[in-house]
Amino acid sequence: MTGLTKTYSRGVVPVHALRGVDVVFPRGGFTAIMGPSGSGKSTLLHCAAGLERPDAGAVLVEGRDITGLSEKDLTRLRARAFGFVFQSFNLLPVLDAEENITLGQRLAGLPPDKARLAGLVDSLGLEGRLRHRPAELSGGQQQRVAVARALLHRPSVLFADEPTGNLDSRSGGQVLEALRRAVTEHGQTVVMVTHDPVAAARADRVLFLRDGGIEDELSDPAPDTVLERIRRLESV
Ligand SMILES: Nc1ncnc2c1ncn2[C@@H]1O[C@H](COP(=O)(O)OP(=O)(O)OP(=O)(O)O)[C@@H](O)[C@H]1O
Repeated sequence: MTGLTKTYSRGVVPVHALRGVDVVFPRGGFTAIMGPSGSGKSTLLHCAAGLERPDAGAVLVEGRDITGLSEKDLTRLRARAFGFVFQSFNLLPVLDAEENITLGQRLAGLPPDKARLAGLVDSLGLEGRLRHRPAELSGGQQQRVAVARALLHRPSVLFADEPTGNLDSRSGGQVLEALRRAVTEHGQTVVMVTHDPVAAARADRVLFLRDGGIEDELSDPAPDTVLERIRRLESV
């Protein structure tokens, strides 16, 4: 992404959510985005994922700038190439776990990929849970269903917005393990917004945002180093 700018007008006061951000999310890499509340993390993620349009700048996906695409083409790109995991699971309550995981595939009129489903269910530890509806699952199980749903169509990029925000540390660890495996075993690209230094430390690289700009960057992060950087950022 180059020169990414996004300004919201809230009443008469403009809010500069992104101020000319240049960033690359390497293919097959796991990048965490951290920063104080309001620093622009979600806006950056949404612009990268084609959920929001920047005011200026380019978002290149597979060599093509997606900022000029029509809504229809953007929707098609998101459905084909991207997967999404949000803090609040976003599962449909009347569908069971398997129906939630395969809904996108069925809506797209694609044949069921039973081997792929079985592999995901196995690697995410969801055996025996497929006939349960979301209300009958723990938070961690619901989020693992959401991860399976996001990965079923083998997206090249998985975007996660605070995927462990509502989970205890054990459930969060299982979700992070699934994201890590998507990168290490399947060469997928993961971009994750998080407030949690332990979660960020599972990434290859952490970007630190402040006031709509990238302030700092850390490679091969460890939880202590991430915590120290975020404290430094918040104290400035
Ligand atoms: N739709 C909107 N309309 C107006 N202002 C917005 C809108 N979306 C975001 N903003 C503002 O833009 C700035 C950046 O918001 P953003 O949600 O990207 O921050 P964030 O770092 O993800 O914050 P948090 O950690 O609290 O989720 C904030 O000041 C926010 O209030």
